[in-house]
Amino acid sequence: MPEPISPRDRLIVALDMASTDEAERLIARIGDAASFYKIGYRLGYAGGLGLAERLVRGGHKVFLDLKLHDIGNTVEEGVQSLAGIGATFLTVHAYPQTMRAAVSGRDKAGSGLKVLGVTVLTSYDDADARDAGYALPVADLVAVRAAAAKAIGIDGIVCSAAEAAQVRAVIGPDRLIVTPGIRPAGAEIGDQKRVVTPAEAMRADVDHVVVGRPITAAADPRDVASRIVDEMAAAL
Ligand SMILES: O=C(O)c1cc(=O)[nH]c(=O)n1[C@@H]1O[C@H](COP(=O)(O)O)[C@@H](O)[C@H]1O
Repeated sequence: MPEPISPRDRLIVALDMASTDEAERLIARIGDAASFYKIGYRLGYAGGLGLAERLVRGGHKVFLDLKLHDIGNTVEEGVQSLAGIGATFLTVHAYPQTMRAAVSGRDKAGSGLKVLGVTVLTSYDDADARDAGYALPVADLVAVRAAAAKAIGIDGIVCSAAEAAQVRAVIGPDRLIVTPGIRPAGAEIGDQKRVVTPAEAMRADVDHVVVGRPITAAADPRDVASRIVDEMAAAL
C-alpha cells in the first residue's frame, strides 16, 4: 500500500503567474500553509524552471506541469533533461506513444521523477470531446486512457475528481490520482467544467488536489490554502 500523505502535502498550489518575482511573493505569503507548488506554461516559459530548482533546494515539492506531447524521441529526451531539476511530478498527455516515451526517459534518467498522464482536461465536457473528434463521453475516455497509462507504467493520472472513483478501480491503489478543477464551495469556476470540492475529492480517494486561482487570486492566499487543507483533513 502507498505511504499515507498528510493533508498539507495533498494540496498543490498552481503558480500560474507571469514572473518568478510574483510567484516568490505568493509563496512567501502562503508560508508553511502549503508545501507543494505547480509550475505550468505561464511561469515555466518565464524563468519557472530556475525557480523550480530553487524551490526544490529550499525543501519544497515541485510539480512541472509541462504536458509534453511530441514524437517519442523528443518526449523521451525532454523527460531526461527535466529529470535533473529534482521535481516530484511531470505531466505528459496520456497518449500511449507519448506515455511510453516518457516512461523510458524517466527510467533512463533514474531520478525518482514521477510521470503523470493527463487524461482529459478538466475544462472539457462531452461536447468539447466531441468537438475534438472523440466519439466517447469524457468519463469513458478518461477510463480508456487510465487503463493504457497503467499498462505502460505511468506513475499517476490527472483527471477530474468526478472520475476518481472510476479511475481508482482501473489503476489500483499504488498509482496516484491528481485532480485539478478543484473549487471550494462558492468559489468562482472560471473556465473549468468538471469541478469538485476539496472534501469531495478526498472522499473519492484522490491523492493530490491542484488549486490555482481560488488561492492565487484571493485577498488572503494563506487563509484560503489553510481552509482547503482543513477541509481535506476533515474529509479523510
Ligand atoms: O495538468 C494540470 O495540472 C491540469 C490538468 C487539467 O485537466 N486541468 C487543469 O486545470 N490543469 C491545471 O491545473 C490548474 C488549475 O488552475 P485553477 O483553475 O486556477 O485552479 C491550472 O494550472 C491548469 O493548467
